[in-house]
Amino acid sequence: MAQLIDGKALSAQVLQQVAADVALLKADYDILPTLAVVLVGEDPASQVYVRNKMKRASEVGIGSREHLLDAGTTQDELAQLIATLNSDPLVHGILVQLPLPAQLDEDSVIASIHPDKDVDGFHPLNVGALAAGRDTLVPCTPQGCMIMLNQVHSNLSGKNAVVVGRSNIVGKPMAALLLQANCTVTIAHSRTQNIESLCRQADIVIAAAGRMALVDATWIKPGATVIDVGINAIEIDGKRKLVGDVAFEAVSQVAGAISPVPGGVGPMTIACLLLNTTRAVTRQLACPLEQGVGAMNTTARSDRYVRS
Ligand SMILES: NC(=O)C1=CN([C@@H]2O[C@H](COP(=O)(O)OP(=O)(O)OC[C@H]3O[C@@H](n4cnc5c(N)ncnc54)[C@H](OP(=O)(O)O)[C@@H]3O)[C@@H](O)[C@H]2O)C=CC1
Ligand SMILES: Nc1nc(=O)c2c([nH]1)NC[C@@H]1CN(c3ccc(C(=O)N[C@@H](CCC(=O)O)C(=O)O)cc3)C=[N+]21
Ligand SMILES: [Mg+2]
Repeated sequence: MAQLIDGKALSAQVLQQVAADVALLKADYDILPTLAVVLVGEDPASQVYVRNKMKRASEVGIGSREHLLDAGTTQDELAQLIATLNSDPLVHGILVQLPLPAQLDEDSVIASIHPDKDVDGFHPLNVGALAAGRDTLVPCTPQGCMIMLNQVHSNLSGKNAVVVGRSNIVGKPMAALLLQANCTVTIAHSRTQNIESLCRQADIVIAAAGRMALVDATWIKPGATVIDVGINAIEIDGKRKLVGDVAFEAVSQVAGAISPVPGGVGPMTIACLLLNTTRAVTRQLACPLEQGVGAMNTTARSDRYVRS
């Protein structure tokens, strides 16, 4: 039987560290790290996630602000709110819950967030910095997966890793982090041929496709580590239930280590979001004090990313 990678327990450890950092920032700088969460529309799943994030934030002493906008919000209205949050020195992190309603252009919304407040790590400057292997704000879900992998492997160097999924928010940044850890990385997606035999060669499989039971026991090399990012809502006997992308029971018989859903990557994602919020504060403390972060536009600090 595979070792269980308990994201709930591991996230509690990360959150303890975040709470200690929050206390230090309070004691040494009189700063209350604060996260602004923007939710457009009334998607019930998104409402649950946002509520969870705020709850965890308050538990570690991070301040939070909730901006609930009407489903019909225009691009200009959202841009106005983000501009206000960018220049508010009491707001250190900004998260715009995705997906956005169809009338809104996600790329331009993401690009309008100040890169040093971009706790999702989705801004093009942060994406580029990650791709170039520089220190930056890193997307929460892949960061959480790396912490989980480090629990199992003292050294990831030389491991064969397959990432199933190539989205900008999970698959691609996941591959970048694995590469940075010296894994040999393959990214698989819906057009990949022989995906099953490809995965069977992997020491590490990250499942992030959003397809229930996609990864079966026949996909997994005995002893491999399997991280399940997928969140799929199903109904069993009229009850809502969450399952991942991995056939958990069957794969547990073959894998060396496996993360469950729920209680796996999800709680780690939230912990890393709050970790990023404290990191955002320290990035902003490095700003010229006479100006403060509020005086800067979103490209003013690109020197950090351009110079080595
Ligand atoms: N636990 C957490 O914290 C988080 C969980 N999630 C969950 O992770 C999953 C992935 O999210 P996200 O990346 O945003 O999803 P997307 O839908 O944006 O991307 C899914 C990716 O999986 C690929 N894919 C789809 N079907 C298959 C298949 N049959 N075989 C191989 N590849 C396939 C797609 O390929 P192609 O590009 O060719 O279409 C695509 O690259 C979802 O279930 C989501 O809910 C997401 C974020 C955080
Ligand atoms: N800008 C942005 N950033 C995100 O990070 C982001 C987003 N938009 N949109 C949606 C996805 C999804 N996501 C999850 C976070 C936590 C859980 C989580 O905590 N899941 C619990 C279960 C929660 C429940 O019971 O519903 C678990 O897996 O144990 C799941 C999914 C973050 N996302
Ligand atoms: Mg859209």
